[in-house]
Amino acid sequence: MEAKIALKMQFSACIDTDKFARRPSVSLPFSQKLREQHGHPISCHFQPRRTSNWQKHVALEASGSYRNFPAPILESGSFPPSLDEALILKNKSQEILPYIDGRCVYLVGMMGSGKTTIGKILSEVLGYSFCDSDTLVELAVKGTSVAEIFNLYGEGFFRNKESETLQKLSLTHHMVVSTGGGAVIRPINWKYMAKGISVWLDVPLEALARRISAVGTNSRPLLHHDSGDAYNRTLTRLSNLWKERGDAYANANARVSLEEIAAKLGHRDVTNLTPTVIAIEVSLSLSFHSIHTHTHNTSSWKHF
Ligand SMILES: Nc1ncnc2c1ncn2[C@@H]1O[C@H](COP(=O)(O)OP(=O)(O)OP(=O)(O)O)[C@@H](O)[C@H]1O
Ligand SMILES: O=C(O)C1=C[C@@H](O)[C@@H](O)[C@H](O)C1
Repeated sequence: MEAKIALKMQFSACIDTDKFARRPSVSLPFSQKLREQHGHPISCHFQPRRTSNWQKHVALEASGSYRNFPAPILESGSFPPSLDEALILKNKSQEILPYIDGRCVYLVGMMGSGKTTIGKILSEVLGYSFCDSDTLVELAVKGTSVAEIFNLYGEGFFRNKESETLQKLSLTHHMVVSTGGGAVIRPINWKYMAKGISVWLDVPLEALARRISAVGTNSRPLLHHDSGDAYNRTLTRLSNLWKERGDAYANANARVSLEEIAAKLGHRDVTNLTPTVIAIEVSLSLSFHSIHTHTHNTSSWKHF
């Protein structure tokens, strides 16, 4: 019982309470230093678990599923209007809720693959909370940024904190988790993530390098460089990381390949895929996984 309470307190930053449910999102204060490292205001977002009136309205209005989406739109290579994307996503997410049955969704993928961006969208439509495991590690080290943790204590220390964080998250439920890009390298982390459903966002390295070099590498210590051609240097480092850990991502329960989505939509590359379209594919992969495995985890969160 005491352990349960302690855990609950530690993760009150992630688990919704009625207080959070009444507000669209809550942000934790962070040190100025942490903000500077990230180059933008950072926060841990808590999404209300209850559906809003808008969501209820959309859920009622949505009539078709992604599978049933009119073929000409998918085949034309042009995106449907974003309202349609939102409706499809909402509809699909409502369909999959009974299958995922409260289990956490872990997004894995290389740095910059969109785990945070897609994770926030997905958590909102599912009525789940959103958590970024890097942010939780930062909080566990008194608000020290990931870059500073690497600098001060080394990567091994960071990896231990990351595993501890995933272990704690494995005891929670109704959460979409954006994992650290390197979480896949430790087998023990897969054991923790196995309590939920893991989805690999598979994004071509060139697209990752474009995204990351556009925002800078300050907050990503394994990619950081002080000078030179940002795109090429980032691509080289990403390629080296990929050689070391590319295979590990395939341990995920499901894979969402941006190249495959682009091909399905008739796009030449992945640049124009909106986060909502990718979130729809993640939802489809979740339902596919749940329906085909019939694995309903009853031993973890239900006893929490
Ligand atoms: N579908 C997309 N199209 C274009 N840019 C995107 C897309 N998804 C995410 N991005 C951009 O790519 C960058 C990285 O995205 P995000 O932070 O979501 O990735 P991440 O996987 O959480 O990264 P990290 O593991 O390094 O924290 C951000 O600048 C984001 O705006
Ligand atoms: O790919 C990685 O190894 C990392 C990714 C980031 O999310 C952080 O977890 C950290 O910068 C290490």
